[in-house]
Amino acid sequence: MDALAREHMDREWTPNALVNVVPLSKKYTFDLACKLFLDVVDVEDIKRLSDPFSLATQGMLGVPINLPGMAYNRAIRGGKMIRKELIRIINERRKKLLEKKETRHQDLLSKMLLVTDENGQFYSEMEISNNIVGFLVASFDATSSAVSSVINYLAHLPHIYEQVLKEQMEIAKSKGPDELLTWEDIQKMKYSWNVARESLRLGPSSQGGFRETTTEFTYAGFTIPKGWKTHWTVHSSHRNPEYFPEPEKFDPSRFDGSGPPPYTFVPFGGGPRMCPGREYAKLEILVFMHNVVRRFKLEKAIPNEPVDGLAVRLQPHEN
Ligand code: HEM
Repeated sequence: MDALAREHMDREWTPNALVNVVPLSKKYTFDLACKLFLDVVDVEDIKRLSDPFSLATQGMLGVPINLPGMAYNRAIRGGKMIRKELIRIINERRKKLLEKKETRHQDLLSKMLLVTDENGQFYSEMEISNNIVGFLVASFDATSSAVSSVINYLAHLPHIYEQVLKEQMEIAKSKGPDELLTWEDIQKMKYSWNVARESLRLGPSSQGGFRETTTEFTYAGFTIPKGWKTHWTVHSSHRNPEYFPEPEKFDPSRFDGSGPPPYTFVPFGGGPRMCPGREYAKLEILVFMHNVVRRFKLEKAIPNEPVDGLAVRLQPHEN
């Protein structure tokens, strides 16, 4: 992950430039997913997936009218193009694995091609591609939005940025310039992770979700019958002063020690359907923070700009 983040920074984050963080975060997130899910790294190969993927995601929640010119129609076309490209990659990889020409792969696709179900059968290319698309959809927007939200707060709050910089420089100085981050280094990023969590508290990627009640219960004087669909929202607990005093204040120390009580900080949901990608997301966010702050001081071009585009000037450190 660190190697890819470094490459991405070298390519896309030009010193002294004014960059739009949101599209860059999306690119970082998508490139990383292509590498780790599929071991696809070639720029043209990634583009063959990212172009139709953005068509699909833009129209996924559009008005479901399948007529030319409508976002929904483009999303369906995008979905078919991704599927075609994924099946091509899957077949090619399967052939190489069978011929034992490729043994080095550590990506999700190669693992899925080698495992069998409870009947000893390998998964079909359709099952594998469905899973990969599912992971791409579930991870892409949520992670890129989290990364952008963190950068937004770092650029907006210099005293927080300085603390993160201090922690990350201590880690950087303990290593050679070409040495990549290790798991132990990630464990040392306690303050940075508190900052990321506080960013996710105030600017969560997901607004909540749905649950079906498995038993009747009473809440705030209302009886909710068994079998009803309920909607849980992230904001209602993340901004509840009972659990987060002065909820509008950006305060990473809320996460010191054992942090907020269970089920009050829920950017990744909770219970048995809690996000399975949360550790991956944590790693991705921390590696990104490390690579950004150790290279640049961040200055927002438009002080109160919402996170939509996020124009930030990248000032390289003096030494
Ligand atoms: C900061 C990044 C992310 C956030 C904020 C996030 C948030 C969430 C939330 C709120 C849910 C619903 C949980 C619930 O209903 O209790 C969810 C589900 C899910 N997420 Fe994430 N997610 C992130 C990254 C990822 C990544 C990187 C992956 C995959 C590598 C992923 C895969 C999934 C999947 C497959 C589900 C469905 C789980 C199920 O229904 O059993 N997510 N995520």
